Amino acid sequence: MARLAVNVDHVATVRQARLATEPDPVTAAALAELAGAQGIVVHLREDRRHIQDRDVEILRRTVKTRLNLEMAATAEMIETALRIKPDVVTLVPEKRQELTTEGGLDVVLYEEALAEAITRLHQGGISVSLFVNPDPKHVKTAAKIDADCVEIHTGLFAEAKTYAKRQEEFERIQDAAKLAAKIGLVVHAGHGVDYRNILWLRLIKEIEEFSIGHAIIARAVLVGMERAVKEMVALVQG
Ligand SMILES: CC(=O)[C@@H](O)[C@H](O)COP(=O)(O)O
Ligand SMILES: NCC(=O)COP(=O)(O)O
Repeated sequence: MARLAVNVDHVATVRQARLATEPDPVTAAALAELAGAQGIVVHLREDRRHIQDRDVEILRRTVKTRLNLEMAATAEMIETALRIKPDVVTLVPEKRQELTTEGGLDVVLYEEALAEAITRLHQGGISVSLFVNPDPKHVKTAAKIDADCVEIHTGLFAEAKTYAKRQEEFERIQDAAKLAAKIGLVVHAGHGVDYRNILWLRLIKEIEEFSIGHAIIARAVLVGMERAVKEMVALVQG
């Protein structure tokens, strides 16, 4: 049965809107775990627009499940990860101007730099996942450079405006997940996953973990964290 990892970035987005101390993503993470989340995800962006270094440091001490730190593969971020030691680092592409992550890593173009980042993180005892588009070339290269896991980017599927496009993107994700599992990678999936489209994605048995943030936090604002997480756990687990 797949696991649900809850991304609490957007609790920090509300806090940073006023540069205040509340709401606290650490409290949100604890509530998510109490409601059944099996992992907590945060994206420490270079511009620190939501999650701050202090949040990750405290989460490292309080998260009882698994802490997955999403970050760019820069020297600064690698030093931060080696100091904080999350259970998993997910390397993601990052652009200052973007509203959210716009695609997967170009694992083929940046093969050498990513291989070096993976080696350094492994030396620090940290497992490494690469956030990739559902593209066989990128999945195979991830395995070649010794990534432990790929997180398949589900954004195009989530944004599909027609049934045909959604079906096409679903099949790309399914094929990529099967290939990744076959060549020994752990398979995660995420981006834009919500309470409706999870009904499709949960059919892909190779996906071991769903990383879901915006949809859960948006619902939690209205119905509370416990209910929002419990409902998603029930959907993920079918
Ligand atoms: C990697 C990914 O798909 C998302 O987790 C994204 O990186 C989250 O970052 P934001 O919360 O800033 O959109
Ligand atoms: N890696 C995906 C993630 O953490 C959450 O993405 P989203 O659900 O906020 O789009």
